[in-house]
Amino acid sequence: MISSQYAGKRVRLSRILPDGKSVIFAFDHGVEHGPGEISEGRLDPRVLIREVVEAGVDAIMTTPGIARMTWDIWANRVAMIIKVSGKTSLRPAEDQLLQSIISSVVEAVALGGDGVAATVYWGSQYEDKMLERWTQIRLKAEELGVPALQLAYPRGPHIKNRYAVDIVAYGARAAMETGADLIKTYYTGSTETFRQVVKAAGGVPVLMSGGARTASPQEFLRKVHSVMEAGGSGVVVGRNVFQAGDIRGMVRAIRAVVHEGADPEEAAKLLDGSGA
Ligand SMILES: O=P(O)(O)OC[C@H]1O[C@](O)(COP(=O)(O)O)[C@@H](O)[C@@H]1O
Repeated sequence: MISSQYAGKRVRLSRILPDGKSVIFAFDHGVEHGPGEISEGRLDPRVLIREVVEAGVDAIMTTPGIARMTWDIWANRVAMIIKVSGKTSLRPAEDQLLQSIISSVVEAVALGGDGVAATVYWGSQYEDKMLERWTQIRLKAEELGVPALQLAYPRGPHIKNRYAVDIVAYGARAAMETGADLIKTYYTGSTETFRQVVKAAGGVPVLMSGGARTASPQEFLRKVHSVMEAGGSGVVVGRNVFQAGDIRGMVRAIRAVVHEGADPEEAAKLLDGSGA
């Protein structure tokens, strides 16, 4: 007989990846990068969360403060993943390769959450401490039937190119072997190389981390399409949505690529043109 924890995890994963794929809105930037990255009209979390929920994201990955402030908007409409680690860019540069614990699996469940997320900077001089924190979170999540998404971000003094396929594949493999139920990592620049990352993850769903806003929405949609072609399970995207001119159109276009296999040019027709 399967355990309650196993069943619970499957229930929650089915909400995050309804068809095995997902468009997850990432919004923990206020901590990671500061409010300056968010345009004034979008600083009110209730305004932005309402927009992306109504536009049709499958899930949101955000901080406990924002999840609490917007519960009535996302409840019973999209899956909620609580980011339980974080760091600010106010720290001295060398200390920015460590993330602190800002929430817990218990709080994520109390909030009505479907998952937890935490970062591991593979290769950082703090890798050991980050792994300890990841493992505590992951084991508690296991106990409570909550999927754990690892932001597998290779980043450290010996890592020359964090986007190189061997580095990204290493981080994805390490994420799988340290018990991640979902992996979010960098795009490696091509379908062929990202396919190697997906293979390295050994069957654990791999989602692309959006990254800085691209020069055009079409460029971002091409990246998403490449990730899906490579066997990826979707995207976890922040800036390319909340910095877009047409947020709703951008979410619809990303959904078309992820869930319907639309090609980027077709999907771009869903934008209202203000995305410049
Ligand atoms: O890679 P960086 O610059 O540290 O950015 C971290 C940010 O990227 C994310 O992982 C994904 O968001 P983006 O799509 O904006 O890159 C966020 O969760 C996080 O705040």
